Amino acid sequence: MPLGQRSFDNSEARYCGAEVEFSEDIENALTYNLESSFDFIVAPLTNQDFRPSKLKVSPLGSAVPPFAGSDLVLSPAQWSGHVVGKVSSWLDLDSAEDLVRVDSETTLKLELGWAAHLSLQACLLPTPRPLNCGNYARCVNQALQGLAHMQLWLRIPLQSPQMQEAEDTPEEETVFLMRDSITGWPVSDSWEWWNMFRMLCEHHSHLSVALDITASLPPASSIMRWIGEPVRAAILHTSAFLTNKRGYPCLSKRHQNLITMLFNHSVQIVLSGEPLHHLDESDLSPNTESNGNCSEDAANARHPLKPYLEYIAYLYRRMEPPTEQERFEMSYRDFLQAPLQPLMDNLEAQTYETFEKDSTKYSQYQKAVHAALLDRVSESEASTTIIVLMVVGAGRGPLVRASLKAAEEARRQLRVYAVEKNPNAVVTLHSLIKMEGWEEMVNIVSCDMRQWNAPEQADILVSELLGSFGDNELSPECLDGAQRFLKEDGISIPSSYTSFIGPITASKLHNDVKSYNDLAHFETAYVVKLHNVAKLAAPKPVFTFHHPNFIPGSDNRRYKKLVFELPEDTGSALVHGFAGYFDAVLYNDVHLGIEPSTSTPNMFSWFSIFFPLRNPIYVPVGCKLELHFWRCVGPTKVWYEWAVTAPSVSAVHNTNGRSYWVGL
Ligand SMILES: C[S@@+](CC[C@H](N)C(=O)[O-])C[C@H]1O[C@@H](n2cnc3c(N)ncnc32)[C@H](O)[C@@H]1O
Repeated sequence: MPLGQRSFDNSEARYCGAEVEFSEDIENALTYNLESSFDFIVAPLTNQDFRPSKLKVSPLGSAVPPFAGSDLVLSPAQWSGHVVGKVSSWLDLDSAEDLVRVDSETTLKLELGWAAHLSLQACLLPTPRPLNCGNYARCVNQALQGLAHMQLWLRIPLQSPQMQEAEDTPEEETVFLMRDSITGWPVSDSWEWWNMFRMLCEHHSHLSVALDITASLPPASSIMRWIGEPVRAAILHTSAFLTNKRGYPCLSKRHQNLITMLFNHSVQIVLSGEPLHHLDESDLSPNTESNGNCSEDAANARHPLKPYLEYIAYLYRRMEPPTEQERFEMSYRDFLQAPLQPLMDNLEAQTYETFEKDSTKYSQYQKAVHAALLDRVSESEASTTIIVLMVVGAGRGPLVRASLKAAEEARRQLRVYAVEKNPNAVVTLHSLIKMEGWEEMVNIVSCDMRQWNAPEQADILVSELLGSFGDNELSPECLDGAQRFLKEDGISIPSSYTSFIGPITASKLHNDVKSYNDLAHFETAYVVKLHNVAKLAAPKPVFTFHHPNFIPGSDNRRYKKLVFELPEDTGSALVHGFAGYFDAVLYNDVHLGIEPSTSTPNMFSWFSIFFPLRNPIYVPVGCKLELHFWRCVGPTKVWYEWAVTAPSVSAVHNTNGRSYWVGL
């Protein structure tokens, strides 16, 4: 039974599980937990005393004795829908003792084979030894090669035991940086354990993380790293809970925020541990609305973890519903899209329609045109002056409408030219002009702005040729071609735009790009609604273009070297690529953009852009990341190249625009 009904949440986060001990009677254990409103159990599949070496016969021979119960005790739907297998926690595949290691290897194979036989959706793997997991990862990697559907959740403490111990001591920072004697990596940072393991398993898409959460939490920015990792479950221990005034379990503000953040990123909660709050069974929970059915409540109260479950359900239900914009964006989250090529291709009606729904964008343009008109024509000249305004790249006309509205509001007169190279959009533009009765004011020009011979010079040039990275839809090249017909003191709206870029952890995006199995997809930029992504450092400005630009000899090629520093308390991180954004100055203080720190609220025309790295770059704690970015221009195309030179060196991506380019 889901934790609650929240409109538009169809994610896994709705389901809460319980970690249970091994039981010979799994059927009863499951029924008991399901009746107590848990959705699934995380259960060991074999008796924890089982050791292959204690068997009288060869464990790999034909006469393997039963090491688990029959698969018939549950239906296939029960196994796959309600049981996560828990691989024996005694396993130690990196033990120095051969007997333990070999027993562990054999048991791992048996248990994963059994779990696959049962068609379980996932198996929980025991925590690896800190930075000593070579053999364990090798064996898991072997298993991963043969898995069809089952996910493996590697159990990792959010806060390592070393860090927990250090919490109350003044030398905490020293512990944080305690280095492994061989790798030199911070051994007390449990993210490093995960990172080593997944690198050994080549980022396999069926390997994910289950985070153990106890009372002590690491710094916020260290937690944020996990958003970009494939975290499927969070195992919340009863020891993480505080006690409220009435004796019920509750969580600290930091824990509450963490759980809410996990819910928002589709992470399932699994409750674990002994109950530490001993409540009177007849008590009704303060966090749930009673339905008046006392006998049902009394029955539910019997599960020792029920008060904890109710608290989690309460946190889930009290979350804010998604905004309209969030609902619109939900289906695009972490989904790779090819950027538009509005210059080379003709956009479709559906694309224009999506643009046109974004009223925020047009109201920003309207404000900008309004301000420009007031600056250009004084009150005393308003009745005698006609301003020539050209919308270049008019599409189906929304910027024409915004400009006319601005003129009406400012009580200034306009003669408008709507220039559009897409003949299909021009058809609609004609019918709009006719329908609105704008024939006297608006001239339609079906032409590429770079080739048009304008009958007169413009006072104001209005355009929206911006991509997620600002210049990536070739606004600079188009406007350079159009400024021939702008008066020397004319105004361009936008007057400038700047691209921004920042490093991200994005394991899902990395795996999605990897699944194409070729180089070209690793050298291509994608438009993405970033969600399960950790933004590791504040984005930095990359390239700026100003319009009009009458400086002779200037060109649109660019090069920028950027150095990023991750906040010290983040710890180390893995960079899968870079998230790009833009900010545009439309006119004076009217801007529009998606750079996170200044983004225009309620605007959905642009998602971020993602530049992947062929091989993710490990950035050790305290190290800087150096990125090079080039904008290259050829006779028929524009493209970007990018490379990392610190802390390690990547190849230059997209040399000569061999994989990704924008046609001129
Ligand atoms: C991003 S759309 C914006 C359309 C419209 N202004 C809006 O806001 O809905 C850019 C438009 O510019 C047009 N365009 C791009 N390059 C052009 C060029 N060189 N000359 C004329 N139109 C161009 C495209 O066909 C497209 O309709």
